[in-house]
Amino acid sequence: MSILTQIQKVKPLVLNLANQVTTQRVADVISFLGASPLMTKEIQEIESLLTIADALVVNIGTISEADGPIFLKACQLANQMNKPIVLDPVAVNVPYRASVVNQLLNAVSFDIIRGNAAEIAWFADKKVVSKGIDALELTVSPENAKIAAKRTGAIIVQTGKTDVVTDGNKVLFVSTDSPLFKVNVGCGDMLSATIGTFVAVSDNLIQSAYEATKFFGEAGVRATEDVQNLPGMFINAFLDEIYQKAREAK
Ligand SMILES: Nc1ncnc2c1ncn2[C@@H]1O[C@H](COP(=O)(O)OP(=O)(O)OP(=O)(O)O)[C@@H](O)[C@H]1O
Ligand SMILES: Cc1ncsc1CCO
Ligand SMILES: [Mg+2]
Repeated sequence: MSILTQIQKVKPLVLNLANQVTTQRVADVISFLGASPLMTKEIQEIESLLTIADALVVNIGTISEADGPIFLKACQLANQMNKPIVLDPVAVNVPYRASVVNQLLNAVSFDIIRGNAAEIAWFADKKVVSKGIDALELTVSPENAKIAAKRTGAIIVQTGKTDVVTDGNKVLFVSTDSPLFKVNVGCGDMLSATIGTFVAVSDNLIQSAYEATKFFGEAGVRATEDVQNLPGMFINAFLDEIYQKAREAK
């Protein structure tokens, strides 16, 4: 049975420590895949929610001081409970974010880290040009992703025009040729949540990360054709493609 069919059957609960910009888009993509999203930022309920969750997605996009202890507690509990964690290290090159992520890396293990080329370069201790949430480098090399995977022990999904999925040894590529991904802020957040949904029903980390990334990219390319390259309608067309494609899966 494919991972997508498994998602429809199990309807996993995907718990999100989401950012405040793209929360609805992230909830939508999880729901359209056939799973169940839940968003929280309340430390008092993390344990009970993780008990019933099948995966945790941590997105540091709109981090505040109160978030550090929540992220730490959620990730420690998820590790103890054997629930997979996907980290989206939005703008981790900014010093405050870097310090919080360093604390997390010292205390917990992430199963999958999904970021753009500049964010993944940070995990490899390399500098890549970035501006806020965006990577500005166009060439895509798998080297930083491989180093980041070896250093963190996580599967790395490095996104850009070509996505790279690696465990540090094996390297898989996904080509996503649509400019509308970049215009629509939050496609990276949506991809991280999609990966969280796939890994919620599959123990094979690299396979679920790769299949999620490929599925997401293909749906985006089809949606771009549906809306004739115009960005305003893109997210709706994209979510519809995801909904339909998820249900066509065998
Ligand atoms: N230049 C590009 N051409 C085509 N697709 C791209 C390009 N850059 C990114 N993508 C696609 O957009 C999606 C999100 O990746 P991106 O690298 O933009 O994440 P991000 O920077 O974290 O985005 P955000 O922070 O807005 O959520 C991925 O599916 C990726 O393949
Ligand atoms: C624009 C923006 N700012 C913080 S998070 C976010 C959404 C993309 O990750
Ligand atoms: Mg991002």
